[in-house]
Amino acid sequence: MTETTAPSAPIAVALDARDLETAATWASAVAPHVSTVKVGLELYLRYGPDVVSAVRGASRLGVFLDLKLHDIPATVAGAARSVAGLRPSILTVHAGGGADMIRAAVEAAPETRIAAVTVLTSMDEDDLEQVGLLGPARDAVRRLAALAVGAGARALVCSPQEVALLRSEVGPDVTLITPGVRPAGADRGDQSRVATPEEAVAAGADLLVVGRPITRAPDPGAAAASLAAAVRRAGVRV
Ligand SMILES: O=C(O)c1cc(=O)[nH]c(=O)n1[C@@H]1O[C@H](COP(=O)(O)O)[C@@H](O)[C@H]1O
Repeated sequence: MTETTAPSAPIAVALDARDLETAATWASAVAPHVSTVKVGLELYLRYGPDVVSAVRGASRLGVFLDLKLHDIPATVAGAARSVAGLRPSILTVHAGGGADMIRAAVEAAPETRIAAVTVLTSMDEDDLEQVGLLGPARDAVRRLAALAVGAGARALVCSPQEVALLRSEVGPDVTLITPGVRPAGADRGDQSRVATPEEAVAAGADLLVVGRPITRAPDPGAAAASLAAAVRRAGVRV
């Protein structure tokens, strides 16, 4: 079986593009190889809900809507309700908004998988200390994960370095999503808590979020194919 005909791998490609045309080109190039495309704040704030149908049309894939909602419960409930009709496969909220806020999102969009972002993968221990969180990142991740699952979240976002720990704590039914994925030797950029795709898979991640290693590659389609093959070789169920 060649890479181009192999089944898609559980990778969400972060379409962090300046314009819709670029995002649609990337979406269509990666579509044969991955399961999901991710729309984040850059595209959504520029184009609004139309961007979701545009990248869905270009890729025919599920759209992960990464808006990282973080506000009082009533406001987050309203925001989740506002985007539920776009039928995203996943919608992110910040776990740090607290249990009532997470529950409000879950209840407002019952058909949407709400993913709670624990501690951003760009943050290291010094960053955490600056915002008043003392100790290793994994302690904060663990605490926020327990809070989010208790509030009804069925998915969590964490770094690959915390996946194994969370899996042992939340069991097999919660979807564990990991950004901070960097193939060996790739530029980390602004990411701190990183691991390779193979390590993320071995740790038990369900969905790997990968942006620049694919989208900034000379050939995003070929980069997605190669990453998908690495993920499959590492043993993920496809
Ligand atoms: O929620 C996310 O997707 C997310 C959470 C997190 O802790 N870290 C993180 O990098 N992300 C997103 O994952 C993507 C990572 O992109 P790259 O660093 O280019 O691979 C970006 O779109 C981020 O917004």
